[in-house]
This record gives sequence, structure tokens and C-alpha cells, in this order.
Amino acid sequence: MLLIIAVALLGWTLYSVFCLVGNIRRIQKIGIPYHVIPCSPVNPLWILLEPLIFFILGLLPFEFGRIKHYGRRTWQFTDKAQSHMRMGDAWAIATPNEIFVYICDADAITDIIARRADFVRPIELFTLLNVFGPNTEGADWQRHRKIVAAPFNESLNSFVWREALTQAQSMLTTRATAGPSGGLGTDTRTLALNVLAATGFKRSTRFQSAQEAQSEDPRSYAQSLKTVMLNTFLIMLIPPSVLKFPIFPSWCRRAGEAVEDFKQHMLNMFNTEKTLLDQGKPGTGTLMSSFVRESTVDPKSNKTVLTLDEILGNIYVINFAGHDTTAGSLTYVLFLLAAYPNIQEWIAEEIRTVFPNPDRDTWDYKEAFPRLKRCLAVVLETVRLYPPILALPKSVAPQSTSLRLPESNRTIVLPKGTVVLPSLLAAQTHPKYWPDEPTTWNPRRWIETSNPTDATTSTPEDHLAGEEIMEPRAGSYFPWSAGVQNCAGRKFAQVEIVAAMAAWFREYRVRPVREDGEDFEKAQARILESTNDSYQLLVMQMRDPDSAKFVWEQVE
Ligand code: HEM
Repeated sequence: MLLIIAVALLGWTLYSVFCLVGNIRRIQKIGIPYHVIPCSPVNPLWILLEPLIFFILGLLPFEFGRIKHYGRRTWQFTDKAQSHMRMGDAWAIATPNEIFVYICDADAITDIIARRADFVRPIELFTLLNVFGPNTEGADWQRHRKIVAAPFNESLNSFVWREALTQAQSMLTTRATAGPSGGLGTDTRTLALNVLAATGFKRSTRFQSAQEAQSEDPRSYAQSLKTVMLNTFLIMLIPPSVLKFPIFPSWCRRAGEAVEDFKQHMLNMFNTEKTLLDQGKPGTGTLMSSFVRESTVDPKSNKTVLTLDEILGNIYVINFAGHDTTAGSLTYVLFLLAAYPNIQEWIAEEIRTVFPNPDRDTWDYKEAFPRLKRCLAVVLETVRLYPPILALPKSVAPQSTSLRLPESNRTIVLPKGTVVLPSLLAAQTHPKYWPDEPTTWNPRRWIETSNPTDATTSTPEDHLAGEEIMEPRAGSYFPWSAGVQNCAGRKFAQVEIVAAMAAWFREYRVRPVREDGEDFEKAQARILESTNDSYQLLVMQMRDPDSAKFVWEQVE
């Protein structure tokens, strides 16, 4: 038995070395600098064992190439534009399975995003997302996208606005009464989940602190969704039916059950919508109504436009894509604002000007949102430095394809199957596109004054009215991706975070609670350090946003 295992291991190692050498030769033919790592950082087993592998690697007296840096899934987060500054606008990583080519040339990135037939989404890298139903690309993706994107309109955004104001107000009341306390990460997750459930699926939920939520039925819609979202990675790696086996600890079994509970809630919603539509009624006007309408049989082709599995898959993707991303961004926003009180004052000036009346019921989305440019600048700057998604992989689909790199005035030829990555965080922090302290969080960089007024005579209203959001160069900023495959929920997220900021900062300020002997600078450095202590589960997020303590102080 041991001999069979040893032979299999040796065979696998030799095969990996053979593939790796082949991939190195292919990169040498492309003619770009490269690094070699012995295992693909997107291999699920590698991801699962990452902490153990890096612990063992840390004990070794030598290093395999640059594996300690490039072997981590999140290496881009610490690297930012460093590798591109060292190796130029195109360089590669060779692994036994894939060649990853990183590109940081704004025009070339725009080209990659536009050439959808040449650079396709490698859905084999996204198979983990197929928990409730299939993920798609090509013609199938187009069919889904039309249906998924349809309900993301201004009427939904106005709903998001209202719900986010209500949830943020409740969060503020809870926190202001609690006094100095932690748990901010849990609060922002609750807020984001409640906004998503209410606007997308008409499941209005009252904001509850972590303690209150413990008493809620774990099988309710909100609680099962919360459990699914908190355990997404586990659920994607181990089938939920297997997770329910008694050999697993209770929290794993609960995660497996939550998938079934959530599926049952979605099926109930599906049936309710279907009954309403069958009765000739308009449906509840949610994302589910839109999907159910499309699940009917097309009389021309006699085919169902969306199958039930596809509907469940889409709902999962929206929940997954819309929850962690927005919750994480809200958390970064609050930490960064706590670290930069001057920016709190800067946005508060705008919020008070836009809303002279403190009564939130009078705050109208259509009238106010376009005027909250400083608040939007905070969102844009936060996802510039802390994007939830670090990489937007594309795979070369034809036999080979050429890519022009205008900045270094050359063209490279990429073989079929190469994974090409527009370097999102590198482009967003490269000094060639962001010359002014590119790695410092500074929302003011987003504001241009189109019509400078005389500071001594103009009113704050005049001054604010002259402010415009700066338009970054195409290909140098794409946290929501770009082109036709961009994020369907971009404005949803922006409206939600801006509304929450307006609700919080008109009358309140958030301050870090100082630890023993700390002055403000030390507290600020500690808070910024926790934003940089981030990791990637499915999207980037702070490792421990709950332990830092904050206090909310009323200023008016
Ligand atoms: C800060 C917040 C957000 C960021 C930075 C973000 C970013 C992204 C990115 C980069 C993609 C493209 C992924 C790829 O091409 O592989 C994407 C796709 C998507 N996002 Fe978002 N997202 C955010 C919030 C949301 C929200 C709130 C929703 C919905 C409520 C949402 C729904 C989607 C959907 C449905 C897709 C798939 C689009 C498609 O394939 O056609 N996102 N998002």
C-alpha cells in the first residue's frame, strides 16, 4: 500500500515538474519577466491548507523562488504596484497548471475587457460558486445577464436608499446607546444583509445587534442566509449534504442545514411569485419576480428561459456578490473615517448642506444622491485601495492571441489557455496613474472644482455645487470591473454606502477608543493597521473588525 502511494506521489511530482517546465518555456516564448511557483495558488486544496503550508515554509531555512510572496492568494493586496514597477507592464507567474500573465497598461486593460471573444471568463476557476446552480459564460451568460441586470434600475436604487437610511439609523441608535464598544464588523454585515434581503427579496428585517440576533430562529430566512454567507467557503469546498454527517462539528452541520433551509425559503418565494403571476397579478416587484417571469416557457422555442436551478444559482450569486462586497466596504469606510476625523468633517459639511432638515423621511433619493459627491468620493477612494475583488481573470480562448502594450510600445503573443489578469490593485495604485501619494487614502483626490468661486464671498452651497467627481483614466480604475461584464450592483452598493454615511455623519462622529497611554496618532496607526490586516475568504475583508472599540459622539 505504502509503495503504491509512494509511486503515485513520485508520478504526480514528475508530471508536475514536466508541466511546469512546459509552462516556463511558453512564458519564455512570450518574452516577459516571470516567477515560478510549484503549485497553483487557486488550487482549492492549496487554499484550504494555505496556513499550514506557510507555517511549514516559514520553518525552512531557504525559500523556493518567491513562493512566500506569490504563493499567497492575496499577494496583490500587500504588493500593490511593486511587482509591476520592478518588472514592467507585463510579467508572469508559471505554475504546473497555469500561466498567469499580469497586465498593468491602462489601454491594454481596456482592450482585454472589450475583446470578450478572445479573453473569456475562465469559469473553471469559478466552479466553487455552483452551490445552488450553474455559473455561466458566453451565450448562456448573455441570457442570464439580461435577466439579472433588468431589475437593477433607479426604482430599486430608491428602495435601497430608503432601506439603508432606516438600517443605518437603527445601527447608530444601538451603537450610540451602547457607548464605547466593538462589534463594528458584525453591525455592517447585518446592515448590508438586511438591505439586500429587503430590496432584493422583500424580506424586511429589523436591525439587531449581535446579542439580539442570537435569540432569533436559526432557520429563519435572515439567519440561514447569514449562516450560508459566513460559511460560503466551507460550503463551496464540501457539499452541504456531506457537511451534515455527524463526523463534522456542530457548526459545520449547521452550515449544511442552513443551505437547505435557505433553498427552501427561496423555493417558497418562487412559488409565491409564481402563484401571483399565474393569477395575473404583477408579483412583488423583487428580483425573484423578475426571475420567475423569465422562468415561463417561451412559446416560440418551447424552451424554459430560466430553469429553477438557474434561478437559484442567480439568486445565490446576487446574494454572494452583493453581501460580502458591500459589508466589507462599509467596514473599511467606517474604520478609515474613524482614522481620519478631518474627512468626517469634510463629508458632514456636505451632508448638512444637502439635508438642512434632520428628518430622514424627507431625504429624497433622486434629489439628494447626485449632490452627495464627497460621500461618493469616500466610497470610490475606499474601493481604490481596498477592492473586495483583487483579480479579474480572463482566459485566452483562441489558439493564441496578440495583445498590444502601448506604454512599452510592443505586442506580445499569448498562447491558448493563458490566464490573463488585468492587475486591478496595481493599476489603482501605480504612480503613473495616481501620482499624488498613490497608496494613501485621500477621498479629496476625487473632487474637482469645475467652477472655482471666490472663497471669501461664496456660500458653502455655491462651493459644493461647483464640485465634480473626477473621471479616472479608463483602465486605471475598475473595482466594479468594466465593460458589459461589469458589476450589476455597482450603483446599488454606492447608494447603500452613501445613504448609510449620510444617516451616520449628519449629527454624529465616530472615534476610536484610545487604549492605555495612546495619543490620537497611535490610535490612528492602530486603526489603519487593522484595515491592512486583511485576508481573502471569497472577497477581501478585514481579519478582525469586531475587536477594535469605537464610540459615537453626537455633535449637534
Ligand atoms: C463595493 C461593492 C461591490 C464591488 C466592489 C463589486 C465588484 C464586482 C466585480 C469586480 C464584479 C465582476 C466579477 C468578474 O468579472 O469576475 C462583480 C460582478 C457582479 N456583482 Fe458586484 N460588486 C459590489 C457590490 C454588488 C452588489 C451590491 C450587488 C447586488 C446586489 C452585486 C452584484 C453583482 C453581480 C450579479 C455580478 C455578476 C455580473 C455578471 O456576471 O454579469 N455586486 N461585482
